[in-house]
This record gives sequence, C-alpha cells and structure tokens, in this order.
Amino acid sequence: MPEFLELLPPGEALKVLLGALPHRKPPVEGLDIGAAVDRVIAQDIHSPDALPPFDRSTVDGYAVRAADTFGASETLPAYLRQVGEVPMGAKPEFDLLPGETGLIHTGGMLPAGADAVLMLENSQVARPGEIEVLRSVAQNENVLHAGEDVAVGELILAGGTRLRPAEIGGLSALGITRVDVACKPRVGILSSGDEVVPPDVRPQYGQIRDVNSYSLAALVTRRGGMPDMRGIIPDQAAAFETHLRKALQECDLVVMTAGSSASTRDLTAQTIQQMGAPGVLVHGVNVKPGKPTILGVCDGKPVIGLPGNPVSAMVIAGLFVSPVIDHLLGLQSNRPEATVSARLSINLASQAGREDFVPVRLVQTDQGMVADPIFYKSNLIFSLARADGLVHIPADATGLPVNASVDVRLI
Ligand SMILES: Nc1nc2c(c(=O)[nH]1)N[C@H]1C(S)=C(S)[C@@H](COP(=O)(O)OP(=O)(O)OC[C@H]3O[C@@H](n4cnc5c(N)ncnc54)[C@H](O)[C@@H]3O)O[C@H]1N2
Ligand code: MOO
Repeated sequence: MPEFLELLPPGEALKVLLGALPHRKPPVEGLDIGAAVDRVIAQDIHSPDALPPFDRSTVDGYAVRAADTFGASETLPAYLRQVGEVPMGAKPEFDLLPGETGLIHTGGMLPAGADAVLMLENSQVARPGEIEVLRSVAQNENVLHAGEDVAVGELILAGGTRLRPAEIGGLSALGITRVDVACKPRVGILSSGDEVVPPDVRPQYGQIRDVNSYSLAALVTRRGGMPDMRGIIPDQAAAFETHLRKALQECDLVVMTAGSSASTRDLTAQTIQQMGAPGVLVHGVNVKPGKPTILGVCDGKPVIGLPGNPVSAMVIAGLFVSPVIDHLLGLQSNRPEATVSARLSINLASQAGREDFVPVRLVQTDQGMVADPIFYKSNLIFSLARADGLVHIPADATGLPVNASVDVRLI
C-alpha cells in the first residue's frame, strides 16, 4: 500500500473542504414548535411582545409601597390596611394608596401603586383587614418587571441557531407556535466491500455484517441530517461509479465507507475524481484513527470517503461529516461540544506531528473524574461502544502524562 504523499492536519483539511462548498441558504420548511427541537431556525426572530407582559410578584405575600415598610422589624412592626386580594389570571381591582396592601400570589399582577412584595413569612395578620410588616422591603424586591426578560422588537433568535428546549419554551411564551427551519439535508450513505453483508443476513466465513451504514445513519440523524442508506457496493469500479453518480444527484452530501486507503482495489478516490470538479481535495489526514480519509467536492456537492474500520469511520465522521451537516443546515452559532474534565489514569503515548483521538471510559472517584483509556483496535466497534468519550492528543504533543487534565469529548 503506497504511503500518502501529504497528510493534512484535520483542522486544515476541514477548512479546505468547507472553503470549497457553496454558501447557499438551505431550503426551509414550516414546523410547529412542538416538533422543532434541535432544528435550525432559518430567519431572525424578533419579539412581538414584552416578557413578562406585566409587573409580577415572584413570591406569595403582600403587594406594598416599599416606603411604607421602611424601618419595620419584628420588634417594631409597621401596620398596613389590606384592601383586597389579587386574583390569578386577572387584573387587580384595586390600586394601592399609602398605608395600604393587598394579598398577592406568586406570578400575580402587581396592583398600580405597589413597587415591592413582602413575603408571607415576614408578615402577620394583626386583625381582620390589617397586617403587621415584620421586615422592611426594598423597592422592586420580589418583583419581575414588564419587559425584564425580553423587550418588544428585541432579537430573540438569530437565523442559524439550533433550537433547544429553552428556546422552544421562549417561543411559546411569546405565542410563536410555528417557525421556519432549515430542511434536513439528505445524506447518502454508501458502504462498500465484497466481504460486507446486511445485518439481517447470517455471514458466511470471510463475510462480516455492515456496521458503518447503521452507525453513520445514527450519527447523521443525531446531528440533524436525513440519512439515506443506499446499500453495500461491491468492489468494482463500475458499481462505484453508478452508485456515487446517483447518490450525488439525489443527496446533499454523500458519505462512502471503505475503499479509502491507497491500495489498487481502493476505488473511492478515483471514483470521486471522475464525478465533477474539483473532485478530491484531501486524501490522507494526519490523525489516528482515520488516516486514509478522503474529502472531495463534485460540482458543489460534498463527498466524504471514510476509512472502512468502524471505529475510524465514527471518529472521522465526527470530525468531518458533522461539520458539513452543520454547514448545509446554515448553522451559525456553534456551541461548544459537550465535554467532561477529567484526569488521565495512565500515560498515553502518541506520535509527534499526528493528532490522536483515544476512546476513554469515565470513572467518578473520590479524587474526581478519571479518564481511563481503552486499548482499542479500530476494527472493533465495541471498543468504541464501551467508551464514554474521546481524548484529543494535539499534534505538538508526544503523548499525555498520567494525571494530565483532559477534556473528554462525549460521544
Ligand atoms: N498495508 C497497509 N494496510 C492498511 C493500512 C496501511 O497504512 N498500510 N491502513 C489501515 C488503516 S489505518 C485503515 S483505516 C484501513 C483503511 O481501509 P479502507 O478504508 O480502504 O477500507 P477496507 O480496507 O475496505 O476496510 C477496512 C476494514 O473495515 C472493514 N469494513 C469495511 N466496511 C465495513 C462496514 N460497512 N462495516 C463493518 N466493517 C467494515 C473491512 O472488512 C476491513 O476489515 O486500511 C488498513 N490497512
Ligand atoms: O487509520 Mo485506520 O482508520 O487507524 O484504522
């Protein structure tokens, strides 16, 4: 197997790929907010209303004019005349004049004239219609002001933001029940290899069941794409060409697995090269696992050739397939990946100049979280299934020492 001539660091390889993709706005579909979690909003959304819409109490207690309570204490209470009770879900039917108070519940609307709420615990009924104030309250204490959360017209969601449960709740609070989101990009998945059979077939000796189509489809779904499993291609140039050409017509991104290294029977790169300009942009990335990775663009459509080994395919899909899906969705605000800080349980060696991703198990100990590396082989999918996440060893390090503090990227 010939050596690759030039291995790009993964970060640079990704820049080359993204830089060669057109910057098109994704097609848009309208959705009810109940079905929109994890989708990417297509346009800026400005608030039609203020939130909260009116001044509200944050506690159960008495609406007061703060000045009426100044100096009050348990030994020297102030006395206020109770003039009413604020109904939930309706406007108070009274205004507060000096020396007056009204019973109010958490979330109730402050009556005009009130500027604070005394907590129930700091009050006492002196006699019917009169309460004792056992503590002074400051102006605005226990009050939410109209517009404190969101002002009318404020930008609440920028186009390109992925909707999380909190944003869905915010939209609901504003009465926005339908949103325009980016359509899920269709991601064609082509596995290859004469030895690979579908999972519902009992393999003969020499055959193995397809792992990559399913693990990749799951990764694509989780990232917000629409996986399109297009079967297993035999190791023949004509079959590669037919399948890739059709996949490029029907999909927004095509991911191929296996056939990515440099041996004569490895057909992925030569097929991509024939499918449109500019063709193969990167063949070989300085990373372990996953060196024989291919990145290409054919007439505006991205094509990614992943190594056949299932662990490598997953790690590399995380580095390249996921960001391309983000690009196709028009994702703008890239939130950091979920990581857990931990200390390494052992020394980890690595080759200088190459980036490594090592599967680790996370163990909670009395001394904190420990990352325990798994001695994996990139063909063994359960060496990844047993892991909680990956530790990244940068290119300039020759490894990481025991007890090094690491950020484990959850998988
Ligand atoms: N002489 C050398 N041989 C290899 C090298 C090397 O540098 N010199 N690199 C190794 C590395 S690292 C990788 S990764 C693989 C890359 O191989 P390919 O991407 O060309 O893929 P294949 O050779 O077809 O398959 C590799 C391995 O994965 C299995 N496989 C393939 N597809 C699937 C699937 N859908 N589900 C489950 N398993 C799959 C396949 O049977 C092979 O065992 O090359 C190494 N060799
Ligand atoms: O680079 Mo291979 O992908 O290590 O198994």
